[in-house]
Amino acid sequence: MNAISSVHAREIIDSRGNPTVEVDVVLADGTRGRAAVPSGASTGTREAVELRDGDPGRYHGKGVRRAVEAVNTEIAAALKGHDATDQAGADRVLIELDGTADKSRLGANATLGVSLALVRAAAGSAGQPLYRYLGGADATLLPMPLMNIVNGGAHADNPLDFQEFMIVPVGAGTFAEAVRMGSEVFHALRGALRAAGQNTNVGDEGGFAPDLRTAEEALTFVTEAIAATGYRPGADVAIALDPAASEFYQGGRYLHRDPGEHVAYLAGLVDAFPIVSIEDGVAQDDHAGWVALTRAIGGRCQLVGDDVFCTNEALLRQGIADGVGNAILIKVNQIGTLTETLATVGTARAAGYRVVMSHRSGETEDTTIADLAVATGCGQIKTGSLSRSDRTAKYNQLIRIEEELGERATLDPYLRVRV
Ligand SMILES: C=C(OP(=O)(O)O)C(=O)O
Ligand SMILES: [Mg+2]
Repeated sequence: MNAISSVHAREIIDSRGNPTVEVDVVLADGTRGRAAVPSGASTGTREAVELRDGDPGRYHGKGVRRAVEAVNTEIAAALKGHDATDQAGADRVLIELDGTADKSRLGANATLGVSLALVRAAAGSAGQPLYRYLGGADATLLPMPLMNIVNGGAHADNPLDFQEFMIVPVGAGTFAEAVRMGSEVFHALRGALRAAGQNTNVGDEGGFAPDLRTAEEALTFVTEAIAATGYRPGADVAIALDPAASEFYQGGRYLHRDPGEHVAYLAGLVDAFPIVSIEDGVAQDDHAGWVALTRAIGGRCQLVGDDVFCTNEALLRQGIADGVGNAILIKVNQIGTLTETLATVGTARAAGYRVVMSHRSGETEDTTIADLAVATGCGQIKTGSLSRSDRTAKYNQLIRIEEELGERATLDPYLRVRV
């Protein structure tokens, strides 16, 4: 047995300049696994709890020393000697040690850092890349990337209500080609914004954050950038949205629209633009809106639940039973352990729901989600724009994985065939 010999956490800094947890797990054979924890801005209300110190004298209250301390004392003591290949057992120890339903005692940032560092150590000790250690020899499907090139909402200081406007290079034959196509459109968009007198500053996920007022304006810029690059909007490069509608849903209304009007508005956007996927088109608490949206356009558009499911298997099961959406966004820190994440992915696939592996708006150089996307064969990933190293780290890792898989690698065709 290759036992865990030490677990150690530290406070590091993320892409927004906020502190986050990084964990090192060292095994008896000397192998080290390391993982850093991401952090959201537009968080779902039912996410596992990210423990912050609340001490205004450090990092404006955002320090994570308490979570670090939990790893270095209680968690380290509980896991020392545990078999490194027993990921499910180790994650159970974390869940039981925390003892709450939402990981609020030790912090999901503490448990996730340990859980992912452990699997990295175990893969390293087995002499395998993470995607193969977890996914086996059949893990050869590369995810179609959903690349966020215009930022709004909680991720940028501009007037756009919708949070993310993404491009999907559905015409690409390989992942590397998808990245090239995305990069070309990203640069064409920069040129078009500049030519229109717009600023080309970027938001939290590295997409442009121009002073546009409406989703239609942003969608027009993106569609024209696709065409200006020489691609056919829809057939070569399609569009995906994450309005993150929970952020602008108040008093039962979506700004100036009631839920019925809002659903009709989204359906109209799908008619007018080459949109193949909408995430959180309606708010997490608008159950009737979710069902109405799914009935209205679920047959012709992927509808991804983020805030409404929070990577939580129980919330997903309820949503499946109720007809909420047809796909789920997977964010490892929304639930706080690898084992629970994989269980949610399994439940989604068994129900025929599509799965999109996702970063958070606050990220680090950690690339674990790239490997998880291939390991699970989930088929899609969203990990930001074609700039900023916290985002490109994941794209670049997927390029490496594709190269390593060689002839056996394929790029998920699901969104391609929908066009
Ligand atoms: C990535 C997202 O943003 P955040 O991490 O802020 O929740 C999202 O909403 O899908
Ligand atoms: Mg979202």
